[in-house]
Amino acid sequence: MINIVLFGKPGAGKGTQAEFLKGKYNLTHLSTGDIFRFNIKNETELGKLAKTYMDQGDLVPDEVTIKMLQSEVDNNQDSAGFLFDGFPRTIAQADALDVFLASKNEKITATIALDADDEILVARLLERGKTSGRVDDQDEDKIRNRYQEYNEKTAPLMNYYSQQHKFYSVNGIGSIAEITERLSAVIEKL
Ligand SMILES: Nc1ncnc2c1ncn2[C@@H]1O[C@H](COP(=O)(O)OP(=O)(O)O)[C@@H](O)[C@H]1O
Repeated sequence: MINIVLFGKPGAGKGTQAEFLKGKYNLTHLSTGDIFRFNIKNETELGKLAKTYMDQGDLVPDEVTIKMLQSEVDNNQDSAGFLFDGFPRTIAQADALDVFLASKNEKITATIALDADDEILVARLLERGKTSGRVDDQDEDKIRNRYQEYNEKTAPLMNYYSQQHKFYSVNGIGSIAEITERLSAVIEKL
């Protein structure tokens, strides 16, 4: 099994690249952001709870997110591997994921970051906000808050996975196809 964490700041292109990689490597794509948005759309209890955090650009509490992710993995028992997109986003989530995968005799194979400059990404998100309907993409203060959440809570994961010798990074600026190639080059050497 191959389990990859796609890592990067909001707007770095994780979801876009995951769409290509999942077909190419036969992986199950699990995007916590997409799962939360699906629940919000369907007005589930989980969706109502997540919305209060997401609309402000805050992270949803670890407890809630970890439980949800575990049940998604369990619902895809026959998968050849997972592409985690937007998870883990905190050290507590990364620890929980390691323990959970170990309980299934599995582990994270690699974490690959899409690297890009904040100012380019903020502009991208504001552009996406015009068409995506995402509340958290439409207001620059909320976008900045997501970067602050990223810097405080998610950035430490680079060190976490580097210490496990599992951290790779590719340049996230370029055409979609170029970036898929860069990611594929890392995956094929694993
Ligand atoms: N692993 C997670 N832990 C906590 N909150 C999360 C997680 N994944 C997604 N969310 C919530 O969903 C929002 C949108 O996530 P996502 O779609 O991955 O967007 P982006 O990375 O572009 O900000 C986040 O700002 C956060 O509120």
